[in-house]
Amino acid sequence: MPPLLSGGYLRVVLACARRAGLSAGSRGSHGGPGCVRDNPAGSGLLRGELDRFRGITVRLAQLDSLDADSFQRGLQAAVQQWRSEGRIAVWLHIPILQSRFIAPAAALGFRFHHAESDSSTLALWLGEGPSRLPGYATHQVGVAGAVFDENTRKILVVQDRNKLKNMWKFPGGLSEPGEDIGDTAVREVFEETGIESEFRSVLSIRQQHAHPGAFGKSDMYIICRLRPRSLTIRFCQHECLRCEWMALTELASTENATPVTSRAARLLLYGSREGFDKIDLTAEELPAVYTGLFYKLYHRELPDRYKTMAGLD
Ligand SMILES: NC(=O)C1=CN([C@@H]2O[C@H](COP(=O)(O)OP(=O)(O)OC[C@H]3O[C@@H](n4cnc5c(N)ncnc54)[C@H](O)[C@@H]3O)[C@@H](O)[C@H]2O)C=CC1
Ligand SMILES: [Mg+2]
Repeated sequence: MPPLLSGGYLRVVLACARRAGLSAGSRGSHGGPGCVRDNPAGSGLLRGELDRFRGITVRLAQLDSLDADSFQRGLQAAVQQWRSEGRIAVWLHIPILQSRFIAPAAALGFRFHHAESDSSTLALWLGEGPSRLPGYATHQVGVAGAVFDENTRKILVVQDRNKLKNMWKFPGGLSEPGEDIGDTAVREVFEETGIESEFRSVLSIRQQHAHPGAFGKSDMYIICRLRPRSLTIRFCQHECLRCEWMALTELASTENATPVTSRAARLLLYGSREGFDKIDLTAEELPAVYTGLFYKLYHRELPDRYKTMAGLD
């Protein structure tokens, strides 16, 4: 029997679990000194962190000498322990180089929850009834920039090189993780057309499910109104076939534009004639209450007296 499979090892796992780490406390309380002294190789194996929903998170350490069978037996014992302690779920983070532990975990009922470039996360629901664990990413976010020059009343449009049918659309692309919508629009417009611009507002949001370009996930496509800061086009030959400044009235009436582009062009025409405040969702940064972070809130302009509620009932 491999050393880590010994009764001693299992006792260590369970003792560690009882002592703090796996059964209850915060990360700092995991595994007393006894765990490390008794079994250096296995001591970090199933260290758990309890979350506010009574789930356990385990991040597998480097386990070069541990084979898959031993791991499965250790995990089974730990799961039994967590179940008896009333834990509702186990989240198992497996570094890509430890992927040999995925199959043994799956044999115990774990399923993929998500994967990033160098790790996968498996989950096992231990609670009553069907799993209430939230899914992972459900949408991709694409952002386009409708760059409208109020002096010439022209708008910046491109035709995509990689499409079978070439229709006019706004330059744009996928948002990077952590990137604000307006910043994506400005960046993508610059990368695809060479035009510099500034964010003014969000004009429309399209939600489409089972999107082929989103690996079958849902797609949010957000069109922003931008103001140009330069006018000389130097378009990206890889992505665009054509790029030009087109009269807004022409884009609003041509049949050679995608439906969402036509609709946004008509919105812009309406806004440019009757006031952009009629169509703009503007952005404001506000503090998040619980996390101490900041977020952007997009909505129609709210008159100051309603923002402060001064003198209003
Ligand atoms: N209705 C409309 O007018 C249109 C809306 N969209 C929306 O725009 C967003 C995406 O914008 P894009 O300009 O497509 O993205 P993007 O500008 O971020 O990237 C497009 C480029 O990524 C590369 N690429 C994408 N998929 C690839 C793959 N599977 N293999 C290899 N290379 C690949 C290609 O070089 C491609 O030219 C989505 O939200 C989409 O729904 C895109 C086209 C038209
Ligand atoms: Mg693009």
